[in-house]
Amino acid sequence: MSKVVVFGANGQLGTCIKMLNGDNNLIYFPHEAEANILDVEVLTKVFAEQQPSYVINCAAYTAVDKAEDEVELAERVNVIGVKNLAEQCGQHGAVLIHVSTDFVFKGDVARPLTEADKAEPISVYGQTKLDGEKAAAAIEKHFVIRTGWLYSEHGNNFVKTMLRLGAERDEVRIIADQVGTPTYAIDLAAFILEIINRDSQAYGVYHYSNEGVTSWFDFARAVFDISETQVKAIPIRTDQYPTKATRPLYSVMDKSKVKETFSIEIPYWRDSLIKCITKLQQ
Ligand SMILES: NC(=O)C1=CN([C@@H]2O[C@H](COP(=O)(O)OP(=O)(O)OC[C@H]3O[C@@H](n4cnc5c(N)ncnc54)[C@H](OP(=O)(O)O)[C@@H]3O)[C@@H](O)[C@H]2O)C=CC1
Ligand SMILES: Cc1cn([C@H]2C[C@H](O)[C@@H](COP(=O)(O)OP(=O)(O)O[C@H]3O[C@@H](C)C(=O)[C@@H](O)[C@H]3O)O2)c(=O)[nH]c1=O
Repeated sequence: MSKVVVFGANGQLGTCIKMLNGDNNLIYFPHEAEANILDVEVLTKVFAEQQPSYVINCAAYTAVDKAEDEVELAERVNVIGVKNLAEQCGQHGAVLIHVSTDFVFKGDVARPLTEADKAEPISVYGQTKLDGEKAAAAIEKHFVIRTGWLYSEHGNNFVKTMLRLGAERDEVRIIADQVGTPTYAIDLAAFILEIINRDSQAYGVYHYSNEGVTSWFDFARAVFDISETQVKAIPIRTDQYPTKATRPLYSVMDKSKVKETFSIEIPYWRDSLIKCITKLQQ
């Protein structure tokens, strides 16, 4: 396997890559002092020392609501940070695998969205992620992988929040009119490593989530059912759960391109959710 450097290695997706990697020393996870994608001097040193063939960028500003107030910080991490990595990759001939989001879409079209559909973000987070995609695409050797509703046994995510709230409360109110597809971060991590294993040169933008369609409410119900959590789940409308950022009502992604290009099968979201909850309960 080629030499790989992973940025954002301590976040949810980065940790999943670490877990799958085991003790393969071809993947380098920069330690704290080397990890800031805004520090060009440090990046220059890491690239010079590691000479990576691939860089996976899992680093991001992901606090969707907070981003509405911390616009500058979100822009720096999600745009300037990606630009810094793309420039280094360009200079070293490395491939940049960058992760983006279904939140680049407006969410007003109720059919699965393809890579050719217009991205029109409705939140600061979504806009910064779209601008970050453009920064990654400034170099030829790039993969931009849009994913959505990431969860796993690592880091913070909706599944872990629901397990916590389900244990603490008698009832949980969850939005039922926002529709998308959850993605088990372990499945995404495995796909990213597969791109590298194959040394694919089919650069470009790809949609990758798990298979199927659900709402946050149905997702939460599945979490409660699978984990046998005794809590009342109450479906509510978006306007009954005010948040600082506006989220897309429909952000299901069409995955034909990724499935055809890489001849892969993608797990159904509920099957992966069972795997995750089983691990969490071990
Ligand atoms: N989580 C989700 O539901 C979804 C995520 N995505 C995308 O997937 C990718 C991975 O997300 P996920 O793992 O869940 O996110 P996390 O928030 O778990 O991880 C992001 C990591 O980036 C780090 N980071 C922040 N700023 C910098 C910086 N300047 N330099 C280096 N590292 C930095 C964070 O560190 P610290 O915590 O110390 O700030 C954190 O460890 C992101 O690109 C995200 O936009 C897409 C769709 C859904
Ligand atoms: C905690 C909670 C959330 N919700 C709603 C709010 C929101 O619409 C939805 C999900 O809330 P969260 O804050 O957990 O997730 P959120 O941060 O909105 O998730 C998004 O994160 C970014 C990083 C992405 O890229 C997206 O793909 C998506 O995964 O569930 C409820 O209805 N009830 C609740 O008790």
